[in-house]
Amino acid sequence: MTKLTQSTTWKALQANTSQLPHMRELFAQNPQRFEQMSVKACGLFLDYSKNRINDDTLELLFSLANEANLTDKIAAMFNGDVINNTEHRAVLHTALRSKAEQEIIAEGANIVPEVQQTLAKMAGFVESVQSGQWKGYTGKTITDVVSIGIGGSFLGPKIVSQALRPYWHAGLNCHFVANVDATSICEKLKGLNAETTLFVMSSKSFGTQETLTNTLSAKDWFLAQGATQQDIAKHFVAVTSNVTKATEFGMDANNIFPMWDWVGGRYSLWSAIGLPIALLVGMDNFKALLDGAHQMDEHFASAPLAQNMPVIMAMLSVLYGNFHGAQSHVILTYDHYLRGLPAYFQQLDMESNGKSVTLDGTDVDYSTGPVIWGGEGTNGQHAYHQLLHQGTALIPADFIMPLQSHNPLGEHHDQLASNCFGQTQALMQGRTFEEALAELSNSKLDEQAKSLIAKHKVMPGNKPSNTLLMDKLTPTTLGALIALYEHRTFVQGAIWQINSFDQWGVELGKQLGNDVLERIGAKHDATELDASSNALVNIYRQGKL
Ligand SMILES: O=P(O)(O)OC[C@H]1O[C@H](O)[C@H](O)[C@@H](O)[C@@H]1O
Repeated sequence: MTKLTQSTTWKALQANTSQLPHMRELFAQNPQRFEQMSVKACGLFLDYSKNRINDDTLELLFSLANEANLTDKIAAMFNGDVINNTEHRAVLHTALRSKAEQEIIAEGANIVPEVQQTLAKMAGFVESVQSGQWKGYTGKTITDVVSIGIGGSFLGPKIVSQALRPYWHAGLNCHFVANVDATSICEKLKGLNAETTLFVMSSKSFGTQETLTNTLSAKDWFLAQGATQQDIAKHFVAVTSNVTKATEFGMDANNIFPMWDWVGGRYSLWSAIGLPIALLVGMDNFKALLDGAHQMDEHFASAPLAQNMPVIMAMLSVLYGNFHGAQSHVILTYDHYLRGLPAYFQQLDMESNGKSVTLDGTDVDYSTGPVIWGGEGTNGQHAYHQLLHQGTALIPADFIMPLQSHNPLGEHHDQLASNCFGQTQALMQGRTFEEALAELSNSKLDEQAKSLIAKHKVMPGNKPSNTLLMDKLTPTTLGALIALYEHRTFVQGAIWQINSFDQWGVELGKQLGNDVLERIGAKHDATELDASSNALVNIYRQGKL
């Protein structure tokens, strides 16, 4: 048993959660529930009143946070302490959105000047590409950017670019290549003109197989279109913390944008890894994104726990995972521009908190990170929401919606909003057997049939949800929103005492993949692996079944 599950607070939470009445009842008991259980910060508004909580639950959750020394842990992260204890690294993505006058020390030096220099280098580059000053090898301006990277060096830039579509610079398009499946790069290159295409290769380590392979294929394609080796500098730039490897690979030293070991891949969109975003939306908008995140950092570092948005959201997730047996959490974005956000939060949270031992190596005896999934509303309402309403699993939901649309058109947005709010209401209230029966009062069915149908129409309700609103989806509100989820992930990791910043499981996949690749390329059939893997490799080597 760990100390956490043995603690008085843990046991008190178990008792509290087993005694709470249905949320309908909680709302009826307290007319102030919405006012008391909502919070505003950094342009975001969170209504968390539709959760299985009362004042005691909240108090106990914040006690749990205090007992985990959360405030100290937050300070340690912002301070640059080496909190990633298995890779011996500080965790300072917050420094990427700090103010120029701040001083943040990592490995004995103030890192803010380097961050500012990189932003200035990005600004110069973005300006020159957007203005058309940067010319391709035949003197034409750049029209297409192909961003090559994977994991953290892909999803952040892609999802943020997609979310900020209304802010794109006219005349520039961006295509993202991640998968090593040749179809990905081949399909993207179809229709592109080498003379007007710029490749941004993003790899923190400069050692990721997919990214190196895709970049080499991009270079081959570029040269096959009639360009020469000398032309590469005008069409290939790299973002990496391994400048030496990038130069050895043939990248022009002037075209390398640095990043650092103290930025984790899945937290890196704020660094030069965000270059594709900046190219599309311009540097002012990129800085507004950083500013939104910075505002959330300040809120997270200074607001009392009970008014601290990331802390509240994290503790609610701890509540469902550890006290209600929830194994997944769904993110529902009621905004087409935010359709990719669930996948981004999935990477952020599952790569961070998919862990089973505490920082000191003890096996946990409680659930850690849940499965994060989701999609775009209202589409999901016609599919998986059925399971949210009437399935056997408890799946807490986050509904995210801007109040104003970038595309105001007729009644569309009113309908979108009414669906969003209507879903949270239905999840919370449910429908009793009596209500279902009453709805059938005018039906011609006999009593027995009515009763059967009513039974199928019962929805238990009491299903938790958060509603997150913002005035409009802007670079600033988006920055705050993403930072909110980053910190939510951090807080959960702090409660569970796990390292949210390493990813050894993913590393193993890379290593085994390389071993198998050697067997595939060997002169003889594979015999060294397990029976299944040997057989699969050998079938593959034959190229047919
Ligand atoms: O940026 P790179 O070094 O190419 O790494 C790309 C990705 O590789 C792995 O999958 C890591 O687990 C990710 O966190 C990282 O973002």
